[in-house]
Amino acid sequence: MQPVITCIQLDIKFGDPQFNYQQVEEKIAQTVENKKSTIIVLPELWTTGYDLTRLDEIADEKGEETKQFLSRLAKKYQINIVGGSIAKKTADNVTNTMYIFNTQGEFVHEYSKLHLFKLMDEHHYLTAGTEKGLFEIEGIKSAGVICYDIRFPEWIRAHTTQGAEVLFVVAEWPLPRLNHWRTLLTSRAIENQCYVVACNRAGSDLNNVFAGHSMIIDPWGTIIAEADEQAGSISATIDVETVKQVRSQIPVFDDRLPEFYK
Ligand SMILES: NC(=O)CCC(=O)C(=O)O
Repeated sequence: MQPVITCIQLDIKFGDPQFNYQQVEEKIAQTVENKKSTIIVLPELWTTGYDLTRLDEIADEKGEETKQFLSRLAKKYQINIVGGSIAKKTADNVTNTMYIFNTQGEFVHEYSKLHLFKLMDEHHYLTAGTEKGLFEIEGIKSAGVICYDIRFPEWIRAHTTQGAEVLFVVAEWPLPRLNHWRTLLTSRAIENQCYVVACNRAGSDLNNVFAGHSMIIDPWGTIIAEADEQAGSISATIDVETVKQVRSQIPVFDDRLPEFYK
């Protein structure tokens, strides 16, 4: 069966994890009731928003509460969850971390944002990750990255040259750069000949109005689902055979000449 992917484009309540857990639980329940989704995707920092000055108080200790929450819902509804990202606190630091759970509620992978976004002060409060976001879900080789990461094509390429056929992007991307968001996502899909599933947030906080426009783009660069700026959700069925077809029609991966790219 071909996977149906749903991006839940939330309006996140600033600095209020308990409210946000509850609203995500409700939205996931509604999504499962209304649509036959196999993979649900959430946006970036969905428990706290960008309330970075209060992370000591509101970041999730070792990500435990979020992991239990996502695992419980994944198992209850037998869905895969690409769980956006949350602020994860350890004794040493706070990271912007994505968790993925499968339909049995089992932990699949975690990825911490590599490129911290200075324009939103991340470098003052967060520590960058060090590992790739490669994982497999529904038997599909996938990668997860976080927001500003999409401005680094070499980072995305490092995942697709290792087999990723679907790129999940979770974000809190502001409205003034909506055209960058749409263009960068479409470019990443075309140049990597992969699906791009991008879940942004809606609404605003004290400093930003966010763009929404979550998108699902096929490996030819065609946008197959796109939200507007409001909170809501989008869904699309994907077929990884299309990745193989596009890659054989224009064999970009075979034609690369990495020895010249240094
Ligand atoms: N949360 C983010 O990483 C935002 C990135 C962004 O807005 C950009 O323009 O890049």
